[in-house]
Amino acid sequence: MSQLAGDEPVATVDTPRVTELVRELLIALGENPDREGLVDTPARVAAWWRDFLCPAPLSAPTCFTETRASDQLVVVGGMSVWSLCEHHMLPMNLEVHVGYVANGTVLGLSKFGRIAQRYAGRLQVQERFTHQLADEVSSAIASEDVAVAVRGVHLCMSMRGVRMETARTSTLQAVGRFKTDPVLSQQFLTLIAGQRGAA
Ligand SMILES: Nc1nc2c(ncn2[C@@H]2O[C@H](COP(=O)(O)OP(=O)(O)OP(=O)(O)O)[C@@H](O)[C@H]2O)c(=O)[nH]1
Ligand SMILES: [Zn+2]
Repeated sequence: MSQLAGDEPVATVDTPRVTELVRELLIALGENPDREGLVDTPARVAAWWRDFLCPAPLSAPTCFTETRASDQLVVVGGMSVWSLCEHHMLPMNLEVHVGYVANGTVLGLSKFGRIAQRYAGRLQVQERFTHQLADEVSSAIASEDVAVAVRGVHLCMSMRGVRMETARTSTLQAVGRFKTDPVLSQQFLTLIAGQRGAA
């Protein structure tokens, strides 16, 4: 088990057992797991679960001293990660935007994506993902001034159930100055809107 700052451990996967269970699942679904096209399916599915739930460990987030980045709003947006809804075990695609106020220290840009991938690689709900990402970024930059906005497409809501294909769920976790300073909060939302427009 590996451990993230302030978070529960990431699961380990019993791949041989998952392979067996997927084979059982195929039988329960009325399929023949020994037919040509399905012979390797249980092992493939188990390998996918292992890769999805056990992402590479997160190295210490690289920060740089940048004294001229003082009181500067930095927004890394348009990041897309796949997660799995914990109620139906169906995919959700999360478009992620992270903002923070740099004050002499900046975080390596790719690290926002790596942190997002880490928290997406588990059974999730969008609200918890949004909160966890804000917490982790805040701890990486040692500052409370963080905002995370997420727009999710949930297959459990579009391909099944209520079947609303165009529904999108937006969540926003604003902490520190993003919560108390309406100008900063508005700047964040404006920059995000611009990034969405560019995509
Ligand atoms: N708040 C929240 N709800 C989610 C998320 N992902 C899925 N859900 C919801 O989880 C709920 C589960 O509801 P249930 O009534 O137990 O399950 P269900 O009968 O399959 O519900 P329907 O989806 O309405 O068919 C559904 O309303 C889903 O839309 C998420 O990330 N956040
Ligand atoms: Zn769901």
